[in-house]
Amino acid sequence: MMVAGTVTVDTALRLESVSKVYGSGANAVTALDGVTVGLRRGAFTAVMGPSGSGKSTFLHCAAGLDRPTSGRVLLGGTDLAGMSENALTELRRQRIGFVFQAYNLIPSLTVEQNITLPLRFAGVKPDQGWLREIVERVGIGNRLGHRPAELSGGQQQRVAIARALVTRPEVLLADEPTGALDTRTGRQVLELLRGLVDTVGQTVLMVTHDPIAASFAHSVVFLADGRLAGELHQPTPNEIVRRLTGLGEW
Ligand SMILES: Nc1ncnc2c1ncn2[C@@H]1O[C@H](COP(=O)(O)OP(=O)(O)OP(=O)(O)O)[C@@H](O)[C@H]1O
Repeated sequence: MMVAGTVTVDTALRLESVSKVYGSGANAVTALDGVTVGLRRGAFTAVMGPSGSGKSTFLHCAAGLDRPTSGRVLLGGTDLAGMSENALTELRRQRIGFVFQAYNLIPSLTVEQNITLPLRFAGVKPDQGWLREIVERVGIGNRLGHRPAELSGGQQQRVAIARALVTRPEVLLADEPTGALDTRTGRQVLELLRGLVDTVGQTVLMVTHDPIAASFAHSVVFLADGRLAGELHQPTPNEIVRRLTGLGEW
């Protein structure tokens, strides 16, 4: 029997009572304070909150880049606590995809080489069928031989998304993925992310300051002072702005 609140096959990633304290004594800063959030498999979740509310810390703990002071993080059935640094690096490489505001592509490599780099690190041969599918899906199939500098910002972010997908990660973590893009290009990238969720069932977690970006998600989780401060489902930009206003952000 399934008990409410336990990890089920439908939960891709779960943070349980996660707290993170940086520093100690008089310098201690509580960045996260008992946060419990579960990401449903195949859902698009946004994390928002005022500056300093703990969004980056949340993402870093979720990704195993940072270790909680207390509480635990579960990726699928795997508890990240107690894993060695090497094991965490391996887990990130194989099971999590990352997209950042800065595209972080390697300038000397072609688009195709950039996309397949995570596989090369893992010593795995690219699955040509999957590679073709993702480059077509992100719309850069005709630019595979180009270098990043020959692409627009939006195209570079598409390459970064393809690179993040190449290992078929259980969760795609995006940190302000449209922060460096103009409104129109940013919207196209968000439509792409939402499309990946709706068509291939990719689980996506995105941190953003932008209510319009967050409105592409199925749900928005709000943080304030390191604590969970509410959640909106099928959010509209106006509802998100109203909620953020209540948190003192706008
Ligand atoms: N390495 C660190 N050492 C000390 N304090 C830290 C560290 N990282 C974050 N903090 C503090 O933890 C709190 C939460 O920071 P965090 O970066 O997670 O917030 P955020 O919501 O992502 O902010 P922003 O929107 O401004 O990027 C802040 O008070 C911050 O100063």
